[in-house]
Amino acid sequence: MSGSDTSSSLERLGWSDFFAAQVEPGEAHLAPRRVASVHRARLEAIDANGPVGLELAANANTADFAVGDWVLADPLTDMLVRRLERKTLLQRHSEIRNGLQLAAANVDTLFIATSCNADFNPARLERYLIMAHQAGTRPVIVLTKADTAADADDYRRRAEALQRDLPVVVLNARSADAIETLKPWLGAGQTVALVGSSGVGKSTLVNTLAGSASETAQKTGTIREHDAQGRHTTTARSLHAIAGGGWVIDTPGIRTLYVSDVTDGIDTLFGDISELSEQCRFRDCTHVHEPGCAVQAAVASGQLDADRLGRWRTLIEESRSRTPVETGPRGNKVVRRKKY
Ligand SMILES: Nc1nc2c(ncn2[C@@H]2O[C@H](COP(=O)(O)OP(=O)(O)OP(=O)(O)O)[C@@H](O)[C@H]2O)c(=O)[nH]1
Ligand SMILES: [Zn+2]
Repeated sequence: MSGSDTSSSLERLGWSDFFAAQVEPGEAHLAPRRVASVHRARLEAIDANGPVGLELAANANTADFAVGDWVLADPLTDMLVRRLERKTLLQRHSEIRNGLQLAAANVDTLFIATSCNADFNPARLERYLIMAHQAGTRPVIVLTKADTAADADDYRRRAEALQRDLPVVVLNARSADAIETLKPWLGAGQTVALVGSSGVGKSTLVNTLAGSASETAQKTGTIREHDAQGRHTTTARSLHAIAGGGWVIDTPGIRTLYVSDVTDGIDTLFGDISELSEQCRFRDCTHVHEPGCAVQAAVASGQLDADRLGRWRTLIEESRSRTPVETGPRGNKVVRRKKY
């Protein structure tokens, strides 16, 4: 295969100049591969031709890798040489590894799914939006079950009010029309991931996007293996091809994610409040009781929704209190204090 053929097929996998620029001259003989699933003791990968082996060094820890990662491997031995720097990284909280677990890497767009019914919850959507900003991915609100709602446009308006210039789409996850609606984010080489509560239609949407061919692939990708305790565990490949050339990452690990220490994401989401607070008289204004508070003035004039300010405050406080927790010498929790 000629060099240019290789790179164009790699681009269909999400490879870009960002990754190519990281390959050192001495690494030209190595093969870029993308991590398709992460298991306790091994990784699965794909390259332009499909599934491909990936051998790990004895001291490697699979928890250091995320679905979507790009790695360089020796094409003769399949040995993983190194991981390339990530463009974006979604992490989730866990009890182990200092409370953070890698969920998905190099995701361009995060589809935040909720349905046009009682699942719709601005506070929860704000958390997902913060997570997207924090990870460096572009969020899109995907309102499912439009076919069952009396007034789907009302949900659309409420979602659009969450953040300036926020893309919001309304669809029926079971209809092939959803592919057309989501097309702007599903181009060749684009990677999307889905988050949202149980039952909002994430699996349905993945199946619609991936089509029946890949549904079979998902089933056949399911494998049984022994974990460290010798138990059988069932795992599935997590990176699925979408008609049109994009990729969707669907792993249980990223379906629900939590917020902590996410000040930058909060500032992006609540850009209106951040801007207003620059006009407050006091630089450290808490927008509760201070004179000359531009944020309170905006609430009083009806320019800013008081509920929105309340949700902002809850998130700021939660972000502050959930700064990384370390375990002390006797197993007691030690809280590392961080700014904000
Ligand atoms: N009418 C209608 N039904 C939908 C739509 N999206 C999903 N459903 C149905 O809602 C139910 C739940 O959908 P799932 O795709 O399993 O939801 P999920 O988000 O994957 O749920 P978890 O796997 O628990 O996270 C299924 O019966 C779907 O057929 C939609 O847009 N319209
Ligand atoms: Zn203020």
